[in-house]
Amino acid sequence: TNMAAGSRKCSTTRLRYLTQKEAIALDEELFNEYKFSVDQLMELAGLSVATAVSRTFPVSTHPSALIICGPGNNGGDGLVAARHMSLFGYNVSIHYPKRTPKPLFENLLAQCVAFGVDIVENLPPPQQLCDHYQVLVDALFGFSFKPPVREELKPAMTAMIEATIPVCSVDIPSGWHVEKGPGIAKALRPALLISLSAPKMCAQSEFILDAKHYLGGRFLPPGILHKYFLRLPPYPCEDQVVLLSC
Ligand SMILES: NC(=O)C1=CN([C@@H]2O[C@H](COP(=O)(O)OP(=O)(O)OC[C@H]3O[C@@H](n4cnc5c(N)ncnc54)[C@H](OP(=O)(O)O)[C@@H]3O)[C@@H](O)[C@H]2O)[C@H](O)CC1
Ligand SMILES: [K+]
Repeated sequence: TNMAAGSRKCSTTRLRYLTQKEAIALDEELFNEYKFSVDQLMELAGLSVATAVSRTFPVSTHPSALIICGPGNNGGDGLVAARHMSLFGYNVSIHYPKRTPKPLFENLLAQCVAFGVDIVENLPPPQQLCDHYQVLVDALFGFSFKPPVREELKPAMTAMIEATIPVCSVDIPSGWHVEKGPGIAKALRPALLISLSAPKMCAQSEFILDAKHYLGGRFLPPGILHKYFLRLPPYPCEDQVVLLSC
């Protein structure tokens, strides 16, 4: 039987972690060589995020979720996750301070609205935010982030850092250097990280040693696994996520 698949044992030591350059190159290859569309991959990425969040912070104990969405594809993953979490029964709100005027993002937002997702224009103060929600999803920045956070998105970043409810980071803990991890003393400390397609170097940081770490984005073709020497654990059965560490 496949022991690794269902096992909750930590298996991070044998993983290979991607640099920022590799993550960007791998992404481009999926679109250019393997003919995926961004919509396809984003849907699977967002579904993985919703699945990992729901396994770690179930709707029964964490009924209200706030998803912070950034301007890039990481934010798009957040919009997709919002729709799926709403289908899973969560009361979902999104904060989307810098909207991208592209059909993909406009459509994802329209779908969120149609599914009853609440749009929060102005974030409440930390105490009020933590009284109202039980879990936060960080979809502000992904693997294209270059520190430091620019002024316009600092309020969203600060709200997540100051929150006392658990934060679930999509692909990269926002504000972290993709390779070096948390550069600043008061950095985000997520309780859950969902690495998409393959973990990036910052996922080795001691800052998240006690966090749950899932791998999601089950869409890599064998050619990519081979080319990037990825030794990813097998996904159990038809699952969209696999636990890397607990
Ligand atoms: N292959 C996969 O696994 C897939 C992953 N997906 C997800 O996509 C993100 C990467 O998305 P990308 O659009 O390349 O970039 P980001 O979402 O990380 O962010 C880019 C936007 O953020 C702005 N930015 C960058 N640095 C800063 C900063 N210091 N302060 C403020 N804003 C910043 C940037 O603005 P620019 O003006 O610099 O362009 C962008 O607007 C990956 O992590 C996954 O989550 C896909 O969904 C599917 C394939
Ligand atoms: K993120």
